[in-house]
Amino acid sequence: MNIIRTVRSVAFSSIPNRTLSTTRSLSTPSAQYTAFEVNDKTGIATLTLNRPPVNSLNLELLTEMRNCLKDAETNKCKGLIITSSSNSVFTAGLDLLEMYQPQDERVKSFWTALQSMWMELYGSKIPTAAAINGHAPAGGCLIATACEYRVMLPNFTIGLNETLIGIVAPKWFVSAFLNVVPRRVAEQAITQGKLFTTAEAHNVGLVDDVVNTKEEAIAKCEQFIGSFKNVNPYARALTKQQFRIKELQELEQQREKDLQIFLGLIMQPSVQKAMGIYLEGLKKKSKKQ
Ligand SMILES: CC/C=C\CCC/C=C/C(=O)SCCNC(=O)CCNC(=O)[C@H](O)C(C)(C)COP(=O)(O)OP(=O)(O)OC[C@H]1O[C@@H](n2cnc3c(N)ncnc32)[C@H](O)[C@@H]1OP(=O)(O)O
Repeated sequence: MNIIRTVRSVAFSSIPNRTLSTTRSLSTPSAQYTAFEVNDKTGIATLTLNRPPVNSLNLELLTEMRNCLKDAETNKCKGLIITSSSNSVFTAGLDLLEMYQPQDERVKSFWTALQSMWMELYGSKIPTAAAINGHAPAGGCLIATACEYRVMLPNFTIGLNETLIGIVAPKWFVSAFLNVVPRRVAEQAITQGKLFTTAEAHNVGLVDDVVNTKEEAIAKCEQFIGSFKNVNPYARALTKQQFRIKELQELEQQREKDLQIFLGLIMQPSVQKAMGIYLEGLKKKSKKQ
């Protein structure tokens, strides 16, 4: 049996996370919405998103994800797996409440944290894999496509559905999608706001594998990460960088402009109205269930 060394773990038990911490320095802020574990036997880290009910990505969750990524790299983990504690949602994407009637400073920090998290995940030196054990719309798809490998459980959905909410998927969301899906398929899907079923996603290459259980998904991710066992990590990281540097540089150089475009778009009254209607629909549906 594998021994799990918990570097930082929260919310799954009543044990305060600090007492479980073995390597994290005390100055590091404690986690509320993530669990981070490193398997001592394999050296592979698992980051579990745990912000019920749907792991919507708010500023705090994004910040915790960044801390976990940093932990995985500084602890020289063999790779990182991202998954969810929910049985039905990987992540519902960006927390719409961060963008609906937002406060000025908060929404800026939110978007800046998203940019940073994405750049750090997309450009991570270590192998990254997503065990997609639930729905992964919009920002959920962004996280999945930032990873190098994706495995998904059946009968869920994934894709960039922003246009259906009346918003636009930023260029960097699209670039990462284009890495895995043919251009023609991507253009049609993203303009339509299409959410692919697991089977459809597999068919177009948006996910690499489909398995029936979360355990199998984690095992597949471990297998993917293990496939680099005989590869020099430095050579691997530089080679990965060659594939990803363009998108990373583009966003790095345009961060402020990207922020202003985001703010300009979401602050439009028509966009706020559409978001309000969409949120209302989600809440009505949730009450009916
Ligand atoms: C230039 C650039 C400008 C802008 C770029 C912005 C890019 C945006 C990216 C995004 O990620 S936007 C978010 C997109 N996400 C979605 O459209 C998903 C919406 N959610 C769902 O479809 C479903 O919730 C689900 C993920 C399929 C899960 O369904 P389930 O039945 O399990 O849950 P339920 O729908 O009942 O929801 C429970 C609860 O959670 C609230 N909720 C859901 N999603 C979000 C969200 N993304 N943000 C905030 N809140 C969300 C939902 O309203 C319910 O709340 P309630 O319990 O209070 O009623």
